[in-house]
This record gives sequence, structure tokens and C-alpha cells, in this order.
Amino acid sequence: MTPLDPSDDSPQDVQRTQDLQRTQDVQPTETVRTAQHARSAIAGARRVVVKIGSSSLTGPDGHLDVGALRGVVEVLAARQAEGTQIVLVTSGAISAGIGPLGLGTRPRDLATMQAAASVGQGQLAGRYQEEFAAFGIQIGQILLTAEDTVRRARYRNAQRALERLLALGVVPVINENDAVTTDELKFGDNDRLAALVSHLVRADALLLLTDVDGLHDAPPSRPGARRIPLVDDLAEIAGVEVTARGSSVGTGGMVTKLESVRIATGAGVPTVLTLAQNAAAALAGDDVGTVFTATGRRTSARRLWIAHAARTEGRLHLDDGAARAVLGGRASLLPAGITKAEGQFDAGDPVELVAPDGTVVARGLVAFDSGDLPALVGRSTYALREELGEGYDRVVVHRDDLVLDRPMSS
Ligand SMILES: Nc1ncnc2c1ncn2[C@@H]1O[C@H](COP(=O)(O)OP(=O)(O)O)[C@@H](O)[C@H]1O
Ligand SMILES: N[C@@H](CCC(=O)OP(=O)(O)O)C(=O)O
Repeated sequence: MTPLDPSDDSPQDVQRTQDLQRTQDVQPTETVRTAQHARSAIAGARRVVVKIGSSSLTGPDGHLDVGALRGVVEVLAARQAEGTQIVLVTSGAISAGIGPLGLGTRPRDLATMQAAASVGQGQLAGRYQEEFAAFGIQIGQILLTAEDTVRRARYRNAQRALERLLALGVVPVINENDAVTTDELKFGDNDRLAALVSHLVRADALLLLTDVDGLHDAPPSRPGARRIPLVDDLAEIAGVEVTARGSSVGTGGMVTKLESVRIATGAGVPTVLTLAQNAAAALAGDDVGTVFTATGRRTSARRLWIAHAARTEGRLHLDDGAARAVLGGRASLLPAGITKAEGQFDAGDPVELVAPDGTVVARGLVAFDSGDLPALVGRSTYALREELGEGYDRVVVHRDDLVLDRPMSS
């Protein structure tokens, strides 16, 4: 992340500082200073993930709003010209397919959603290609499924492709591969996908663009609802009413955005949430939307992936000693500490680790297929090596593949 030394302020930064100082009569000084710090981090970011929602890209007629899309592309192209790498996570495939297919409203059944996404994704990518080309910028489309984030080899693969695209000056344009993903394998919302991508590419900042200027202290349709300019700690907003109901075309409303914010800020990525029309101002560090400061430290992409992206395939029940060893930190899980394995999984799949009292204490990538485990559980490493030979005496979940469970919501 760019170091924040006030002596490095550019004339624009000085102007922004003055603008912020003008607001000091309505915000406590300490708050202004922290907000300034977080917003300067975004202004100075060298790599930014920008997520734009369906509500900002499609009109009520179910066709792409070309003017809105162009507006965002102009801002991103300008920022790229200043030397910042941009990764775009875009929604809108399903909603952009509604008009061309004459569906009238957003489909609810999976097959029609897949069909709409297939048609709409082509429209989206084509339009982005054209608009970015006007600035001499190539785009590279990447359609991800949740599987790409579960399997180590697959997320490394995605990571490699993204790095190469960025090194080549291309703007990666990412969406979920809605045309082929089934309900069980869906991320379901691009807010969460964007947070995971921001960590995957080690972004300096995440910008979430939507149809409302940030988090409000009540749903914005309510008279008197006011924008919250800064959130330092998500616990501060535990009492704020947010709804999962979004616009007529969006998915997940403010709930999924806050989940995205939790993942990103918890992984060290400051996040701004604002109106799509405020994209330039937000990237410049101006006082628009809500800025969420980074709370956590950057962790390895792999561990974040296990914690937040992995859909677990099974459960390993631990005895007391194993649960304590796992919770204590640096221990791998051995066959001897397991009392029972549940579910169908292959080696490399994510599983939950369950303490004797039934609480999930960790998640990890299991090293054996579910079919092999019953013969191993409760047995000592020595006995397994003697009886079954080399290969069966290894750990069931290696400590590097294990993440202690943290609550996903406050
Ligand atoms: N406390 C809140 N502050 C701001 N917006 C909220 C709040 N609670 C619910 N919302 C709703 O969240 C919506 C944005 O979510 P969504 O429609 O899914 O957008 P997108 O398509 O950009 O992902 C806003 O239109 C707003 O009505
Ligand atoms: N992947 C889906 C969008 C899912 C989604 O999260 O939508 P949104 O709430 O508008 O960001 C699509 O392209 O239609």
C-alpha cells in the first residue's frame, strides 16, 4: 500500500485536504483525520478492483444502459492512464439479457437465468470491449465459478491469468460464469466475488459501485436516512438497518455489500462504496459514499480462500485433544484425533473441523478422499505406517491448509 506521508501531498491532495477541513464543523476532528487517511490510500492506490452492480448498468427495459457503462469506462481509462492497474468485476449479465430475450422481468428459474446470462454476458463484454478500445485499452474476459476458488490449482490458475493480463496492460473484466453454474456452486453475488478477487490480486483498494451513495443509517428509501461517510470498525454499524432486498435487478442489496466489505477490509483492503456516478470522485479520494478502513492484516490468498470462498464438502469430528491442538494454533490434524468423518469429498476439498461439543472450530483442505478415511480415523501414525504402509501415515489436514473459524457476521 502507498505510504501516507503528508509531506508527499500533491496539489490535488492539498485541495482535498482543504475540502475535508471545511467539513470539520460537522465531523469530530479524529474522524476527519482517519477518513482522510483512508481516502488518501484509495487516491494513491496502484491496483484497484472496481465492482459495478446490475442496477448501475441496466435500464428498467432490461437493456444495457450504454451511457452509464461508458461513464464508468471513461473514469477507469483515465485512472489507468495515470498508471493504476484496474480489475473490473461487473454484474449485469442476467439483467442485460432480459430485454434482448423479451422476458419482461428478471427470470427466477435457473434455466432462464442461465439463458439470460449467456445472452447478456455477450452484450456486456462486447460493449466493454468497444468502450475501452476508444481509449486504446484491451479487455480480457474472465468468467469464474466458485469451484475456481475452492481448488488450489484452479485459483492459482486464475491468479496467474490475472497477473499476466495486468502486466500486459489489459483490464480484466470478471463476472461469475452464470450460464453454467448450478445453484449449489454459485457465489451468488458479485460483491463477495469482488472482495475475493481484490485479495487474490493483492489490490490496494476495492471500489463498490452501486445505485446508492454509500451506506446509510437506514434504508435510503426512508425519509431522513443519512449517508455514513466513514466506518472504521464494522461493529460500529451493527445497529444499522440494512436490507437484503436490492434494486429490481440487483442481488443481495446492502447485506452482500457489507459481507464483501468484511472480507476485503479484514484482509487489509480499504473499500469505498458509492454511486456509480461518483466513481471518479471516489477514486480521487473525495468525500463521497462510505469509506471502510482496512481492519485486518493481509493474509495469504490461500488462507483467505479457505476461510471465505470454500464451500465445504464434509465434516471431520475431532476428539478433545485434537480440537485443543487445532484451536491452539500451529498443529496439523492427525488421523488419531479424528472420531468420525461425514460427507463425500475428494483429497483437496475443503471440510469443516468440528469439536466434541458440535461447534465448528476450523476449516481446512483434507488430504484424503472420504472413502479412505474410515480406515484411518482414531489410529496412530505409527500403526498406520506399520499396517498400511507409507502414504497413509500423513496428516489429514496440514496446518498450512487450516484456518480457524471466525464468525462471518457481527
Ligand atoms: N442501510 C442501507 N444503506 C444503503 N443502501 C441500502 C441500505 N439498506 C438497503 N439498501 C439497498 O441496497 C441497494 C443496493 O443493492 P443492489 O440493488 O443489490 O445493488 P447492485 O446491483 O449495485 O449490487 C440500494 O438500492 C438500497 O436500496
Ligand atoms: N453475475 C450476475 C450478477 C450477480 C450480482 O451480484 O448482481 P449485483 O447485485 O447487481 O451485483 C450477473 O451478471 O447478472
